[in-house]
Amino acid sequence: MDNLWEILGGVVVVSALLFVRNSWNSSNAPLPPGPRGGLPFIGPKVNKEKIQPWIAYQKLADTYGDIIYHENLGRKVVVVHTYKAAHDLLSTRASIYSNRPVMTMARKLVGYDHSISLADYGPRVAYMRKAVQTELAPKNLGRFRPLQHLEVSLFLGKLLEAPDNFFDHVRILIAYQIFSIAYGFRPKSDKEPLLASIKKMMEDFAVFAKPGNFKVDDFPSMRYIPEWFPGASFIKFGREARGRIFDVVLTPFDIVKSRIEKHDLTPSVVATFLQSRDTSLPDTEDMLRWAAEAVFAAGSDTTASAILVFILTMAMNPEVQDKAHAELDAWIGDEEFHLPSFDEDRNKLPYLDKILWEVFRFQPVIPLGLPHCTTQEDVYEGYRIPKGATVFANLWAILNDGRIYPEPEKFDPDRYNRAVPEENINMDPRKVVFGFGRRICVGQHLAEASLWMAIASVLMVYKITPAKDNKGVNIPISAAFTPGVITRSLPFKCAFTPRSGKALALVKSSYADALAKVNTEIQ
Ligand code: HEM
Repeated sequence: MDNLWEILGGVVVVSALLFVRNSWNSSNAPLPPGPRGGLPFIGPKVNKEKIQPWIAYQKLADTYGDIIYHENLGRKVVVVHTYKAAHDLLSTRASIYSNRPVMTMARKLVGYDHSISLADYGPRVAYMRKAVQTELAPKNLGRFRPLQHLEVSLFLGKLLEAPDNFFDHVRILIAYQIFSIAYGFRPKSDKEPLLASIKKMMEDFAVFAKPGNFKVDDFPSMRYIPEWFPGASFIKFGREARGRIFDVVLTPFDIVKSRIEKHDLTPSVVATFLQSRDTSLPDTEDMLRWAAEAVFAAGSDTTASAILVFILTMAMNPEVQDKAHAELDAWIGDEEFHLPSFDEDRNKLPYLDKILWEVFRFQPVIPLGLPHCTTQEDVYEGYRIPKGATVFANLWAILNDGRIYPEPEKFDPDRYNRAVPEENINMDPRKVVFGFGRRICVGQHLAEASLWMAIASVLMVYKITPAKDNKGVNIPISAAFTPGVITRSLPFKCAFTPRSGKALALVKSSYADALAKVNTEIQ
């Protein structure tokens, strides 16, 4: 009996010590340094100069250090600027750092609480993520190669027909590719109402996801205000946007369902979802509808934006293009002149891979990543990270950190040449550009495949140069980007010139074949 009391006494003392240690840690550790008060680049009304938040945060990090803290209308925000901190917090301590911040407008009013990207981490998100990751694992992507080649052939043809509209061609290339991968059928034309709903949904998303756009994000109980109440137009806006997003989630999914009932077995992410779903679980159909929506919603603007970074950097770096052309000519040569194939040619074209990595690094398309949110208080490197804090990893800052990537402003695929890379020097940017931990991008292999196919095919047949003015002088191009959550190159002009007679013939013949195929399928 005495022993029992001794043991219990010991447990109490140890628990008390642990409690004291933890509470000392939590209440006494200082917050990370940072500006106190509002920031001029947060919120649409104050960000008039369209400052890019990732660059503004980097400037603050130059003053305060790599981990900074600030508050914005009561929201606690932590931004980390090193690979180590991003990895330690978001990956190693993923059990604490994997929720998304409260975003009442987007999540509650519009309905993104059902989606993968903005919902808190839990069994529902884990299920949807696994469904998409399995479908888009490298070994399952081969079945989509023919449709990716089809869209790329159409894209090359349109670049020949109307080169000035290349921004649009890029958008359509990826929208059609990803839509067909998700649902197994191709939209009939750009005018299809479903495509218009999707486009509007993406535009809405950019508005909802931007911090500071809606008061209801700072005062969540405002969501209960009736729609007729003066100043409550945001409720109507939310309701209409909700209608659009539910339309996108329901309509194409139902089309695939009815096709499968008619034994149409065209491969698609949704078709496999439906054929292999675990019917013993409740709500699987709803989860799979939203998982399919995530493929389209998270995959199209991001990949399209990365292709524009590729075009921009090629127009600015002719010597990089020369090397890529030499590699393609040496491997594919004149006799077997063809558009490079992902499966047959990719591993023979290492310089193209380095261009792809450098595109990811030079301008990451989600420069601040998506925000994570803590579920409990934490202490890191002596700093207190509060419960409920919004945590950003500044991906742009990591990928443009001169300590990791010497001369980061230079677009230099040769930086990855070292056979055995020194630890973390010029490390593979794919370790950063897709985010971290339990919320890491679920579409990274698809993104990489789509981007590689665009890069390889365009370089095979075209030389990209700055456009010329009417006096024949190059119109200057600079790398300038929009400040949104998903950034995009500002408009620039360039020319796409077929590299040879053979290249021109290849563009024309593959375009004609692709058009014939598309027209037959539509009839
Ligand atoms: C260049 C192309 C792409 C880039 C650079 C990119 C990057 C990212 C990043 C940085 C995140 C946030 C990760 C985090 O929270 O730590 C993310 C999330 C996500 N990405 Fe991608 N992405 C790309 C393409 C795609 C594609 C093609 C898909 C199609 C399936 C996709 C689906 C998603 C989804 C569903 C999420 C949310 C994951 C979650 O919240 O759990 N992405 N992506």
